Amino acid sequence: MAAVFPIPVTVLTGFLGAGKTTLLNRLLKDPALTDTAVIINEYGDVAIDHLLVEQASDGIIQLSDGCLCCTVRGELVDTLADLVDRLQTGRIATLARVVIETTGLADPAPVLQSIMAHPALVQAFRLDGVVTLVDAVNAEATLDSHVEAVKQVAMADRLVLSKTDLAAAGQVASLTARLKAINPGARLLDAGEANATALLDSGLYNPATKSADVRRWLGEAADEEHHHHDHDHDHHHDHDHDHDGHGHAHRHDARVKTFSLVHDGPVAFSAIDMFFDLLRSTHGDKLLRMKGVIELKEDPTRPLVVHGVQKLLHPPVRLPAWPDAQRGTRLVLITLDMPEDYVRRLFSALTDRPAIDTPDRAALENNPLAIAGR
Ligand SMILES: Nc1nc2c(ncn2[C@@H]2O[C@H](COP(=O)(O)OP(=O)(O)OP(=O)(O)O)[C@@H](O)[C@H]2O)c(=O)[nH]1
Repeated sequence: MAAVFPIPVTVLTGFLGAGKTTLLNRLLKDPALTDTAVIINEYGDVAIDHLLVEQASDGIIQLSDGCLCCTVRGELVDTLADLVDRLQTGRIATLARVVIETTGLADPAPVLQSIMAHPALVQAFRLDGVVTLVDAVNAEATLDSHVEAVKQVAMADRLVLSKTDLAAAGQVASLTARLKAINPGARLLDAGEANATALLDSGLYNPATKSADVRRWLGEAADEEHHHHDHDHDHHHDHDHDHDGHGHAHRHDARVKTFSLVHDGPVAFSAIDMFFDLLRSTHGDKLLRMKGVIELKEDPTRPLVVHGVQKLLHPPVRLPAWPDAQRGTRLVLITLDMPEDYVRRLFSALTDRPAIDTPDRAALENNPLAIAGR
């Protein structure tokens, strides 16, 4: 067995669309991350993330729909235990490191708790550190409204500021001050300097050196181990579980809802463009995160990848080819108070599958507000 135990585990977190996958893709090209297993926690019922992580080896493990911080926690423990088993039985030759990318809505406390407190796992793994991506454009608003984002910052060993290229200098300065107030101990880096040397081997994760809140959150997460809850594998993965009604901090906002839109077959660019335009003009403030893969009529062999983060729609990117056999258009939306029905009808109308009583695309182009629900 070539692995040296305990194997370091890096938890990569950060709010929706902060740039976790972008950073991970860059890190994975670094020789320091040879023999790394990547565990990705996907949200939504349509898997997209694993398509977007470029890795030559087959070291990517996908955890199924659900949030790592609550329902998928058991699966994380099983996955880590299975890695050890595969090493011991020679099914994998070596394992130098594990990177866990959490969903943007994940509360990192239960994830860390799973690794640090599990009696079998502590022998095999050690938490190397928590790397939290912070989106310089959206972070102030996100920190104001989402406690998970504050926890992600508070628990970090390394804070990586992304999208400083899109933010005003003043914005970066005030955000930096805020981050330092939440977590004075973390090293703050710009995404440009965030390489393997700067991010990895930050030393044993030590809750004692974190702020008092972090210790409290980890304590709460340990408490929650005792009241484990069920997950309904519903297609609408609503983040609406208030686990116990006792006012625990570990609870996703009931208004946050994840859903996906799927269209088989190619879609015209103009239709997709109009869908995004209308969605942003009618409900842009309710869109926390959108990402998707689109099969374009104009060029069906090269999928178009789109990312929206709150009001920011990043320039779409073309992949050189489809990563697997699946074609078509898949969009995952994470929303806050968004009328799902309206979005579905808009999408159907623009992809030429008008529902009964819904205007078709030609009618919408004349009167985009014709769909009820805005
Ligand atoms: N301009 C700019 N764009 C960035 C930067 N980092 C990430 N992006 C873009 O932001 C979008 C979201 O990036 P991802 O890496 O997918 O973000 P994520 O945190 O993995 O997203 P979720 O998994 O949905 O939470 C993509 O369009 C990226 O190209 C950056 O530093 N500058």
